[in-house]
Amino acid sequence: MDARATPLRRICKIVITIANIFLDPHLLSLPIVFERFVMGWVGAGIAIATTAYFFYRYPPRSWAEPDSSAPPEPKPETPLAATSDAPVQEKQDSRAPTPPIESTEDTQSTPKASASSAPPPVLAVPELNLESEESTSQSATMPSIPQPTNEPDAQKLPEPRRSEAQTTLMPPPSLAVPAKPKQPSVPRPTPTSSSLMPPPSIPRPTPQPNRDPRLQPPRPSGSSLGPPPSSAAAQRGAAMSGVRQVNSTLAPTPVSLKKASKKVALEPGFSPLDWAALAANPNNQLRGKDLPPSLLRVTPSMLREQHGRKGRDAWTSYNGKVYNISPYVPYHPGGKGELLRGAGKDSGQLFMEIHPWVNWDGILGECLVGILVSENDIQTENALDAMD
Ligand code: HEM
Repeated sequence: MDARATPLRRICKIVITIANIFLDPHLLSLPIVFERFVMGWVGAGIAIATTAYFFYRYPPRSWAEPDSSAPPEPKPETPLAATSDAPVQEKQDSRAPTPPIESTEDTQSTPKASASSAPPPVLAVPELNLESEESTSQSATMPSIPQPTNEPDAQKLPEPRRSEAQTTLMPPPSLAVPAKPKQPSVPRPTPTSSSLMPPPSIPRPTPQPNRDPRLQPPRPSGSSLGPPPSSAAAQRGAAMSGVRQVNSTLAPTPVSLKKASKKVALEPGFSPLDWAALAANPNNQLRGKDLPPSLLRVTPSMLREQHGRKGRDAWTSYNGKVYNISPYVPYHPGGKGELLRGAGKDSGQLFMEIHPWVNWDGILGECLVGILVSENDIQTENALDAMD
């Protein structure tokens, strides 16, 4: 009776309180009071409902299990259903072990734990295919982490399981292999996965063999690596007019810049040796016929009359001396026409332009006619002769 009276008293008190609230003369604003009343009870109801739901989802029976001596290592073994033991299966039945798995994972690697400790609702969304690597690595490496447990069995079991996981459950080290999504998370390299699966090598630029300067083709002209031009080559190049200067040593160097030879084919018996033999005989009268044995005084006007035409010998002057070149015409290597260009006048300039190395006096010594004198010298001589 006393136990039943207590609730009735409470109900009566509540009713009286509500009545007082509504009938309170000080509370003139009834809507405000009603609103406070309703909101207060609504809040209390929500709190009660939340508490009840919490106890329903996580009954006190499950609270005592983590405190037991059962090691947390078998919890990550839940995905490995084939190799899990009996206690592991018991924990796999309950939903509570899921959070502890994440907690143990936090102790492994800080970067992976931050992302893998996603709330349970997120775990149910399979979206990505690449997290298989992470999930398998977690399941395979979780047991290898030393746990603060005193049970020796718990430390012995993870080693063979890890090997099994590596041999049987580890996918090939390829990110493109699709796997069953268990924990959708951003795939990223973890310390354990990096040790088991080497990351793909980063493509690096391979050295190009052509970049080797030793294999490069020779540089163009003017390269500093080439041998310096010799002084002789420099002098030759300076002396040669009209030659294109080439710095490359591989280019053919011009030996000489002789013009096209203008030599002519001499008739048989008119070789230089034949001329030497002819000149050696003083009886040949190479100076000309009907000339006195002494040297003549030849004036320019006299020289001009010996032009080599109309039956006259060709005379030419050189260094103040006059020579009869008519006997030498068939022996001249440059031909008749070239030699007769100097007939009747001084040939010194032409001779020096073409072949300054030729010994004029040595060839035409027997052809010497006289000396070149001016016209005044002849007049003076004639005047002196008249006085005598
Ligand atoms: C107007 C005067 C003369 C002219 C225009 C003339 C012109 C030439 C020419 C064009 C050649 C050919 C050069 C060559 O292509 O190799 C030549 C060669 C020659 N001339 Fe004359 N010449 C003249 C006077 C003389 C005289 C007076 C002598 C003799 C003292 C002489 C002796 C020679 C000799 C020996 C060669 C051959 C040179 C050699 O083998 O390289 N020339 N001459």
